[in-house]
Amino acid sequence: MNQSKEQRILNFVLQNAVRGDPRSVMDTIDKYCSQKEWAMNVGDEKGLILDKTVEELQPSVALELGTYCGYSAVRIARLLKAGARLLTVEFNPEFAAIAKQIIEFAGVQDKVKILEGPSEEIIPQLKKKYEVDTLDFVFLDHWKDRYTPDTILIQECNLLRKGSVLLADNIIVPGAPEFLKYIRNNPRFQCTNYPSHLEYMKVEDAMEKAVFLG
Ligand SMILES: Nc1ncnc2c1ncn2[C@@H]1O[C@H](/C=C/CNC(=O)c2cc([N+](=O)[O-])cc(O)c2O)[C@@H](O)[C@H]1O
Ligand SMILES: [Mg+2]
Repeated sequence: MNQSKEQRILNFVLQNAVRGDPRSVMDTIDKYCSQKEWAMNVGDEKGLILDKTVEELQPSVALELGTYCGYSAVRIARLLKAGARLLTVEFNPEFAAIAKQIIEFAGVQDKVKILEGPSEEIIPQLKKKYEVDTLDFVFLDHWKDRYTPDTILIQECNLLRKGSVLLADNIIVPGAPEFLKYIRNNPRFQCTNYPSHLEYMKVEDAMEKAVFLG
């Protein structure tokens, strides 16, 4: 049975990155996906916007929707202070297994918990099953038509507090028009747009930051 692209990305990391070094894992994935096979990692340009948001916020509890291969989980976790944690949600078992190995290779596994399953099922379990009080940071990077329902669900589950930050990838490509309309017209969020480029391509993309006002 021939390998999947995600398996090839994992193998390239295992053979070329430095174990325990998150930066080398990120650079190795970016190298593979810009030179060999494109893949939907947030990448190094939009990754900088993600870095700055996380560094500024210093979240204690972060949630990521759409782990994929774990690139952004490594990116976020490497910046978390001692005791802080990232919960990352992925419903594709093959991707979750690959992400687990990439996260472990990078040496950030103590800060990351992969929650396998659909976000719509996991989000309502965060308080009781995963001992979350409120979320300081949410990175949305899963199917784009899930951004709005999951943002509404997160609010319904009382998971946000004054100052919680949402950061959404792919505002232009593939685009999340319905989410943009929802979040920008919602008086409980203060939105900021960050123009950038699609990972590994000379194509315009953007990220949207939304601060919950309580
Ligand atoms: N409800 C849910 N619960 C749990 N896991 C879920 C989920 N919905 C999707 N996922 C997972 O999240 C990832 C999907 C990402 C979609 N991104 C994309 O489609 C995407 C596409 C392009 N692009 O085409 O240029 C560029 C990008 O940066 C992108 O993020 C996959 O790993 C998928 O299994
Ligand atoms: Mg994305």
